Amino acid sequence: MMELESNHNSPVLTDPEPTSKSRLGIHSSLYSPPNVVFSLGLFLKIQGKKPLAVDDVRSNSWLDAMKSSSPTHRKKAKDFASELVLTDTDVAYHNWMLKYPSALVSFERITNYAQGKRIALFLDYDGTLSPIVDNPDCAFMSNAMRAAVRNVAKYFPTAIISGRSRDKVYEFVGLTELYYAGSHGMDIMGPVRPLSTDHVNCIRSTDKQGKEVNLFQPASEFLPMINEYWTAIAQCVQKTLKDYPRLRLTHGRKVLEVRPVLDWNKGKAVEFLLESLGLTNCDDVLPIYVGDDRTDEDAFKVLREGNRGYGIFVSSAPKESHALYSLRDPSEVQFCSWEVKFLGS
Ligand SMILES: O=P(O)(O)OC[C@H]1O[C@H](O[C@H]2O[C@H](CO)[C@@H](O)[C@H](O)[C@H]2O)[C@H](O)[C@@H](O)[C@@H]1O
Repeated sequence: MMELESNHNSPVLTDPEPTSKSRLGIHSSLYSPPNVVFSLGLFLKIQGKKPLAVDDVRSNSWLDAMKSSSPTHRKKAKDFASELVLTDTDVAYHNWMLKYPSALVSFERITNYAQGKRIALFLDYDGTLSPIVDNPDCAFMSNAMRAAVRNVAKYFPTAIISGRSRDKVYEFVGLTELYYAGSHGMDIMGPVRPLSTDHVNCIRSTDKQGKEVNLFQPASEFLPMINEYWTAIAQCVQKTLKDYPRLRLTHGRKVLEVRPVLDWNKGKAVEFLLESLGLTNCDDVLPIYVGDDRTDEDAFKVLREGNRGYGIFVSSAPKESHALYSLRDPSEVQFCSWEVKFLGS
C-alpha cells in the first residue's frame, strides 16, 4: 500500500509572511464574488452586484469566525438568534484551517503573489471537480462547474490530472481546450474530440442533500458483501502482488489500483506538462494544483519542495497534506475558478 509521509512544517513560498490575521483565515480586504459573501468556507447568497469587503460580515477573532461559520450555530441562530454551540467537528476543522488556510479567504494573498506571473492550473477530477459519489460511473461534473473550468482555460493553460483513464475523464469533462493526463499522469494528451456522455441504465435518484442525481448502481446488492470483505480482498491482492515485483498496489477510497513500478505519478505529470508548455524554470510562472486525494500529494509535494507554486487541498475533514491552502468541497473549487481572472499577469 502506498503511504505518504506528512511533511507539513511551514509554508515554503516566499511571498510576504502571512499576518496572524491571514493565517487565521480572516484576511481583512478580501473581494467576494458578486452576490456572494463567503465566511470560512461557507457561502451566503446576498443581494447586490458590487464586490463586497468582508470586514462587515466577518468577525474580528478566530473564535468568532469559527462560531459564525458553524452549521450548528447557523441553525441555532436562525431558530433562536441566541446560544452558540460548537461541535468537536467544527473545532477540529477550524483548527486544521489554521494550518491549511482556505484559498478563498487567502485569495487576496494569492492574487498578490501571482502579480506579474503566468498561472498554470492543474485540476484533479474526482472529489475536486465532481463530488464523490458511490458509483464511479456516475461522478458527473455539473454544467456550472464545466462552465467555470472553461472560464479558467480562457486565461491560463489548464490540465486535468486524474487517476482515471484519460478517455474516461475526458468523457466527463468534455472540454477540448484542456490538457488531459489520465492514469495518474501516465497517459497525457492535449485537445481531443468529445465523447458521448450518455449512459444507459442510469436511474434518477437523490443525493444526501436531497438533490436529484443520476445513479447507476447495478452492483448495489453486493455492497454489504464488499464492505465485509474489503480488507480481506485488499490483503489478498497485496499478497498476490508479492509474486509480481514489477507491479505495485495503491489505493484510494475503496479503490485498489495495480500500477507498474515506475517512478511516475501526478507530480511527474505536472513537471512534464510544465515542460511541454515551456513553463519550467521560469520565475514568472505560478503553477497551482487543486486536488483532494492522496495521489494528489505527489503534485503538492513537487510544487512545495521546489517553492514553485501552490497546492490547494480539497477536503471537508482535517487531513495532513503537502498543500499550502485548502478548499472545503467542489463548490468552493467552482467559485475559485470564476475568480482566477484576477490572478497573474
Ligand atoms: O485522480 P482522480 O480524478 O481524483 O481519480 C481518483 C479515482 O477516482 C475514482 O474513484 C473515486 O471517485 C469515485 C466517484 O466519486 C468514488 O466512487 C470512489 O470511491 C473514489 O475512490 C475512480 O473510480 C478511480 O478509478 C480513480 O483512481
